Amino acid sequence: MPTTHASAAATDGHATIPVMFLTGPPGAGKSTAMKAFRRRFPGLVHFGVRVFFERQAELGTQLGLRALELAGPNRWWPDELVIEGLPGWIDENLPTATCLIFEGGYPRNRSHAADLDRVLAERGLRVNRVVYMDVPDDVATDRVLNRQVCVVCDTPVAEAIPVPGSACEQCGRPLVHRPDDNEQQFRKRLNQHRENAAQLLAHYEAQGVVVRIDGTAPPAEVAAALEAAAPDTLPDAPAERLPA
Ligand SMILES: Nc1ncnc2c1ncn2[C@@H]1O[C@H](COP(=O)(O)OP(=O)(O)O)[C@@H](O)[C@H]1O
Repeated sequence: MPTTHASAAATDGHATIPVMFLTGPPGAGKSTAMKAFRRRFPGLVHFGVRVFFERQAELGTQLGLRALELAGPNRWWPDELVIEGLPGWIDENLPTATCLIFEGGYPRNRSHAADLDRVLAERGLRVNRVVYMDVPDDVATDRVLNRQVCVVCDTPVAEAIPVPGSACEQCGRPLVHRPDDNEQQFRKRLNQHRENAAQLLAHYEAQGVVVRIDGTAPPAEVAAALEAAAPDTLPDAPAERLPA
């Protein structure tokens, strides 16, 4: 199994940290498992496309304003815009993060992986672990058609049918059924995912960093499997609390 070195110095002087991403079909339970994972490792910093652009828009940055203009009907952004924002996001978080984790829309295919590898390599970093969380198509479909998520931070609600008037447990914003979580669009997303994932995984399997986990288990078991699949050196304290 490959090793990572959370405190080793990279070539340009900053600390090198583990980088991982969590991927799998929509509805596999990635966001749900991420919630538990982030509680367990508070120093890790998470890149999700929707949350990233929502934040940029709230901050009123040039990128955020363009993202508002370019957002598709289901809040899908062009790849070029993601690549434009990614280096700044990494540089902003690198000084204090103990791990960078990508989950939620990026990277989805072989071309994204090449871009991500390049941006990381420029900073003395590489992808140390890819966790692929899989469920059969019927399980994914059933989950997604019943899913409720926060309108801003995308946090899913554990109960398929939330109490009327209830709000997001993370940020207090309203809950919605995503417009693209309907049967027809979901089938398209799922087929596209299966096609893209084969190439994405082949790319990282060649580097020996892929671990597969079963998303059909109860949430606590899935969370434990994700933790077990993480790089060995993932520190569970934020960088500023670690000894120098
Ligand atoms: N292990 C699990 N068992 C049963 N239901 C789950 C599990 N994980 C997630 N769910 C539910 O399935 C739906 C999809 O989960 P989500 O985490 O949003 O998937 P993804 O982020 O992979 O698209 C949500 O309604 C969530 O509450």
